[in-house]
Amino acid sequence: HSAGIIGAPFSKGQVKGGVESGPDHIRAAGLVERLLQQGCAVKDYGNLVFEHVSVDEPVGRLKSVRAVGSANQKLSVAMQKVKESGHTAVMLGGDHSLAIGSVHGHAAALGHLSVVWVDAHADINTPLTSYTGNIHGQPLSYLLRELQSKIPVLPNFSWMKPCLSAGDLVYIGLRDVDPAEHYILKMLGVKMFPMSKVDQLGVAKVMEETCDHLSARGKKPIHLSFDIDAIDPSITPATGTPVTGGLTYREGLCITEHLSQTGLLSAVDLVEVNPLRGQTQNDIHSTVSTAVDLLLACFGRQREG
Ligand SMILES: N[C@](CCCC[B-](O)(O)O)(CCN1CCC(O)CC1)C(=O)O
Ligand SMILES: [Mn+2]
Ligand SMILES: [Mn+2]
Repeated sequence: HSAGIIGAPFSKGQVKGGVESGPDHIRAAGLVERLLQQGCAVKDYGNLVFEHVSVDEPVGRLKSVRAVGSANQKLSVAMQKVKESGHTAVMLGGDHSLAIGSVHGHAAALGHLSVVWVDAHADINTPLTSYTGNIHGQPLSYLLRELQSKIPVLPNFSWMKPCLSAGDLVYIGLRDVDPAEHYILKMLGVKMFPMSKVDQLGVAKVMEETCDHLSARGKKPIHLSFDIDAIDPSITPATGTPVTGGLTYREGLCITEHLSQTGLLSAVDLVEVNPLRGQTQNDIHSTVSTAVDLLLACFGRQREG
């Protein structure tokens, strides 16, 4: 294993301050040292510097479009470099709008890929269906080829092109999906394992069916986009949009251990850790250490030793 770590201290895909300090909290919890201890090579590329965008008037309801566009352009270039250097990429967020640049850069380097999106939310609102205008609820609509007719021309987004097909996307952990998102998911026939399915099948079967679905599409490199709010807020409360009824700590490890064992894991996003949303130090510690443990499992750490 070799990990190439990119910190993306970015928060403009949503409106709650604090998520930009996610990368530094995850590093301070010992991510690099723990990866090295388990025999993983590590290259830490540090944090990207996102210049302030002074004039960024809303476009329709969309907030901070220009900032989100330029941040993701920079991230896409960085991701591509990390992949071309042969590492498994680790993108530390920052909010989930960063998946636009992360997936785009990954696809630019490798051509085709599959995406496993672990999240309480579908993050597939289009600019026109979004209630909030927060772009962290929309990244997949910019990435999916099938939705391009729904995306208007946006400032600072001309650098990107859609790079993912709906059949190469699998969701795990959904439990707060907006009506328009649900319609889109059904229309596109996206493979999904909402929490109801996780309860019904159990996480081992969910992972078996996820991998069967992906293998049937030709074993493409896997991009795991892990939103920490997929885990139950009793474990990971320090996040911007907590939703009760989430994955247990153990289910989170089952997911990441299983994907690691496929040997196809090529990039991991770990996003939406927001220390300011924790009520106590313990809230923050529980959230950040769970994020670290999930990442260690992505790089081969096994609970049996
Ligand atoms: N779907 C939401 C949440 C996005 C969460 C992004 B993340 O990266 O954390 O997955 C809106 C959620 N919805 C808004 C109306 C409320 O009544 C219920 C929640 C949106 O803002 O689009
Ligand atoms: Mn979420
Ligand atoms: Mn998300």
